[in-house]
Amino acid sequence: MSSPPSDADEGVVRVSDLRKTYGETVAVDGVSFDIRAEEVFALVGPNGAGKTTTVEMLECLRTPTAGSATVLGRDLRTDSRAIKADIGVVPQSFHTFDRLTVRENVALVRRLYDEGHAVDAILEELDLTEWAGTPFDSLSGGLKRRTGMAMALVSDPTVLFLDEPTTGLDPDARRRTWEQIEGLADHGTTVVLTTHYMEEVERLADRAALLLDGRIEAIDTVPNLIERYGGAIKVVVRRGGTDSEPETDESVRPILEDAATEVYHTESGDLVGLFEDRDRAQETYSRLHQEGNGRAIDLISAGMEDVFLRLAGGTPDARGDLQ
Ligand SMILES: Nc1ncnc2c1ncn2[C@@H]1O[C@H](COP(=O)(O)OP(=O)(O)OP(=O)(O)O)[C@@H](O)[C@H]1O
Repeated sequence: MSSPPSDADEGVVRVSDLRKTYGETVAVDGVSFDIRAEEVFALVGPNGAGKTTTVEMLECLRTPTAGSATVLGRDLRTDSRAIKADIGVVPQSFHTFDRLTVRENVALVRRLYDEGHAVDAILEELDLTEWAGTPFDSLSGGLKRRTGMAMALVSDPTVLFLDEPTTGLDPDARRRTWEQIEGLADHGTTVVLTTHYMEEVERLADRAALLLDGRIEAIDTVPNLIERYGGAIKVVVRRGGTDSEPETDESVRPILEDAATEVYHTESGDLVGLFEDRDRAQETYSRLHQEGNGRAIDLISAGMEDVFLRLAGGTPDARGDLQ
């Protein structure tokens, strides 16, 4: 691997007014952003927003219609060979030899590179050692995805692109994938992630960009996005009693009314206080716990789902369709 030009430190990926059209369709409509060294950067947006087209241009798989970008200081248009040598890519569906084993598939990729990890070391790092001799086509979905990750990581890439890494995985496999991505980030790999799971963004991403109709609607650190667009924090006093005999305990209402910016009852009888200020919400929550007669009380923070809802007008389901 040759050394990248020195300005790479300023932005591992630098994108300036990038556009891609397919005939009449404008898939990416002039996006500009930087991805910093060693961060986990998430690209989110509903189906058709232009995420895949954007990352595929950065992976040198599609040619931009206009604009420019560098990856590790190298120009996308003129230096795609060098870029490809320095990045790892795990697309949603990737090419493997199905009858070859996990180790054989990873070894095949390893041979394409002058430098990289030992095959067995990367299998161990990804907890694949016990599956090393298993043919790829008899693996579970989660193990197939993990093999894809091993194939992308065996060349020791500086930047790793992951396209919806946990779509279709069961909760256990998803959690494991998250731990592996966290491990990569801890070891200095820059990770570029596209995902429909806002929980994944909150857990993994340092910064996120929300793409809508081929344009960046918002880009910032995850806490900043939540603070700016997530809306109010809720303190919810759950309704007591039974369905037939609901109990409305109004004794706690003055406490909420004193502190919250707005108080209302939900249709199911819960009492909700809205807060802009986190400390104030926390104090009120603690006080209600002391004086709430054992009533169940929840503190519900705004999250990336709220950001998505606010900016995109819906929340994405597992396939990215807005609900
Ligand atoms: N090869 C292509 N030819 C024509 N139109 C395309 C092509 N690829 C993508 N598009 C269109 O470009 C737009 C952006 O698609 P893209 O796949 O980049 O979105 P996305 O945000 O990745 O969506 P998803 O979450 O479904 O993957 C869509 O309108 C899509 O139909």
